[in-house]
Amino acid sequence: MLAKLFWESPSGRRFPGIHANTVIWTPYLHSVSPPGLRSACQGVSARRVLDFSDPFSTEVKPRILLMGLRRSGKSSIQKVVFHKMSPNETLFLESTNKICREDVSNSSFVNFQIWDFPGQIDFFDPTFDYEMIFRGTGALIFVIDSQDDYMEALARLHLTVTRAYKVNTDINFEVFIHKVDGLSDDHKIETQRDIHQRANDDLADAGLEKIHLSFYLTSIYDHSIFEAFSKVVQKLIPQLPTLENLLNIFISNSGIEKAFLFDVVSKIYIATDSTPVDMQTYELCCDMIDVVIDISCIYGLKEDGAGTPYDKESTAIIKLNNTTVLYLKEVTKFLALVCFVREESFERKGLIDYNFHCFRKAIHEVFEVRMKVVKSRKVQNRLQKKKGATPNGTPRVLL
Ligand SMILES: Nc1nc2c(ncn2[C@@H]2O[C@H](COP(=O)(O)OP(=O)(O)OP(=O)(O)O)[C@@H](O)[C@H]2O)c(=O)[nH]1
Repeated sequence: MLAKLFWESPSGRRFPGIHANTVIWTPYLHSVSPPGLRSACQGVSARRVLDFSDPFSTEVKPRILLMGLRRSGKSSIQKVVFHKMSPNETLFLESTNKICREDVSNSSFVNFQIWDFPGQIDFFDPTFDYEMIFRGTGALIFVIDSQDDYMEALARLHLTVTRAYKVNTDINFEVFIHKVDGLSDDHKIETQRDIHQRANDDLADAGLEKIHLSFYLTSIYDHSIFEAFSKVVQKLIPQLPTLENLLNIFISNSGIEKAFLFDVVSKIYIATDSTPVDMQTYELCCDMIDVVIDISCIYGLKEDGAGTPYDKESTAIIKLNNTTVLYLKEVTKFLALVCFVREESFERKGLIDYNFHCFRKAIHEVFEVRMKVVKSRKVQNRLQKKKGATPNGTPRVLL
């Protein structure tokens, strides 16, 4: 069926050239039912209705650590990105007093563990086995509150990074200069420059210039936190070059301007083509996913609430008034492709759909390779366990 709707950005933001009355066509919505609408609206966030099970949940998951001083915003980041908590609700979060471990796999394609550390953690406490923690870590995110005096945070960053590096040289060190919503544009740049300079000077003084720190300006009040998390996760995906290559081939043969491969639940993009990413484009894609899932939850589920809001037939076309078309299509049960196409190129939709079909097939082949790797790794681990050895090495996110 063809549902015609007036669109308003869920985040309430306005984009140049795009108005709130943009028309969306979502041709493959399932049955429209008022009872479905009622059940989806009864206090349950539509997105939480999503239920994806992960066939690979038993495999070793790479660890992403969230560290930083108290009240820097660690738990808020985790709640906003992975639990769809609204940023304002984070005001009521209580301070974390023990390490909180969470598997991000049963509700999302992106498959890893997040460890949220209490701000007051003491590396010198003998009961804190930091070697065990850092050994299996893929990425360490250090959160710095940019609205506060960050000298103490920088000292803690230095201590954390040097300790972690001694144990595991493969860790990716990611610094989130957080809460930048409270800073002016000039102040943001100046703060980033200052933190970058001081953190690297401290490492150089300790003779550790080889440690690479990546810096991101983040806030839970806009999409910057999702974008930063996307980049952190992408570094842990070994198949990233293959995915980028496939996206490049797909867009260049289909007249598409830009394409993202999104994890639908977390709205982390796991790959994009090699053209530069512009924040507004990314925000529009996130909003499109929200719109599609929300509408599908309200109108797409059966009367008894059965069914899933995102499946093989999920697809949406949003025509903007700046001659651009947003096109979303299901790739796997966790992933969606979101493309930006010029209106004149979209006239050749048949060609785009055919190329998409080939692209989707290639992505599924990448998954098959993954499944084989997971299976052989399981056999290897079982053999190693029988011999009494433990598997080692830094695990990576597997596709
Ligand atoms: N302005 C602004 N406030 C934020 C942001 N992120 C988090 N906060 C606020 O910062 C405060 C502390 O956030 P938490 O997530 O509890 O901080 P934490 O680092 O987990 O704190 P501990 O558990 O004590 O280590 C809360 O009031 C949040 O609402 C942000 O991006 N911008």
